[in-house]
Amino acid sequence: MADSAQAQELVYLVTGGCGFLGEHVVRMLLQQEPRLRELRIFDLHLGPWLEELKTGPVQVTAIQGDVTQAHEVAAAVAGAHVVIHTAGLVDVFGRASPETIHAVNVQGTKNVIEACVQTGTQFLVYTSSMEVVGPNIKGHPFYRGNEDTPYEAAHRHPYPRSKALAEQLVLEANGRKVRGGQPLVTCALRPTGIYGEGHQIMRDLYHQGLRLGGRLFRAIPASVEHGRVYVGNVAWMHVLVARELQERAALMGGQVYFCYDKSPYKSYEDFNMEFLGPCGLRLVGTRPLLPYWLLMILAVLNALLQWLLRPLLLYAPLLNPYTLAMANTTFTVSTDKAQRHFGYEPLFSWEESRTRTVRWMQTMDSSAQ
Ligand SMILES: NC(=O)C1=CN([C@@H]2O[C@H](COP(=O)(O)OP(=O)(O)OC[C@H]3O[C@@H](n4cnc5c(N)ncnc54)[C@H](O)[C@@H]3O)[C@@H](O)[C@H]2O)C=CC1
Ligand SMILES: C[C@@H](CO)CCC[C@@H](C)[C@H]1CC[C@H]2[C@@H]3[C@H](O)CC4=CC(=O)CC[C@]4(C)[C@H]3CC[C@]12C
Repeated sequence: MADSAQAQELVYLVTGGCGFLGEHVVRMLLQQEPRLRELRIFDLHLGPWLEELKTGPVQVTAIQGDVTQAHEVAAAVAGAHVVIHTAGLVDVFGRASPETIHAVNVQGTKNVIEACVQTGTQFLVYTSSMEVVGPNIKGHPFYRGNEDTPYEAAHRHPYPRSKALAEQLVLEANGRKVRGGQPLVTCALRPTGIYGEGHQIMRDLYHQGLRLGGRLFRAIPASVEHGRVYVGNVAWMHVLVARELQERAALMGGQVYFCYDKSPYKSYEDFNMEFLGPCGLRLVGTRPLLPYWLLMILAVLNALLQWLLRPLLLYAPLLNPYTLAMANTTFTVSTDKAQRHFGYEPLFSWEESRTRTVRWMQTMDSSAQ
């Protein structure tokens, strides 16, 4: 909890503070930001776990609201020193319409920027995504790339398109004068695929494995590498950026940083087995059991079924042409920009990240029985 020796003067707002990443950011701020006076948590759906935070030394204010509603955002932002904008619609499965994804991710971000300008909030940290860069649907590998690596980013899918537009808005807003005359200082963090306690896809894969008799079947070649990042380290980087942005505005303002740690590069499926394995699941096959062309046909059939069934029910399986292309394209990041600019080092080692994630999965396992 906050060190009472330092003056508690700052007000932070975390949008999307009840999501997978947002909850970790909220908890990390309470542990690692001794200057916090008030922590505002803004989300469409507030979690019951917020109640336990309200008994600590920092004033925790839960605000149920919608980022697409400019007046709700402005009311939440007014008086905050720093905004960490993690709220977003993460959907690559066709659950939401492209219009809704745009409204939440792009218009929502516009509303956050305008609220900072109107109310005089000077520091804005935006959770972007590696998807702003790629993988692209042409399957070009991004191998150990950094923030300056050239890559053909062609966004056809609504989610990466929306994240790219929102990131651009945030970066362009750097330097705008906010109420009171100070310049707005913004910065965007691009996590790769996040894992850790609370990861919904990991939960779904675990249950899918149980239904299949403790097995999952390899669909992606082991040679296709993904860089993944532990949620605790993503949260830590947000907290550090928010702090250092106030000290190093000239260097960090308007910059993007990949969110990385020392998690090993592996295929999406092999990486997941680091956690699903200790929970008793097994990945069958050293090579994909089905050829790629057959998987693509299944993915296209899933997309077709989704479209046909839409008037009756929501059919949104994991496999569709976009997720197949994602899973099947190498995308690994290797950079030290965050280390150079603001001294970032992962707070959790790979071993610790794995242990924490496995422990969470095992708790889920025993509570399901
Ligand atoms: N999960 C991942 O692997 C990655 C996520 N990101 C980004 O990180 C951020 C957080 O993602 P997750 O925690 O994974 O997603 P999540 O879905 O768990 O959390 C998003 C939160 O935003 C809230 N939200 C959604 N629409 C809202 C609205 N209209 N108004 C207010 N709140 C709203 C949701 O209720 C939820 O609590 C997103 O911006 C996402 O694009 C970036 C890279 C990777
Ligand atoms: C074909 C299946 C066989 O097992 C595997 C399907 C896996 C996919 C569901 C995932 C593969 C890559 C993931 C995405 C990637 O990690 C980058 C992301 C960044 C974000 O900002 C949001 C989440 C995601 C799009 C992530 C979503 C799930 C995958 C597509």
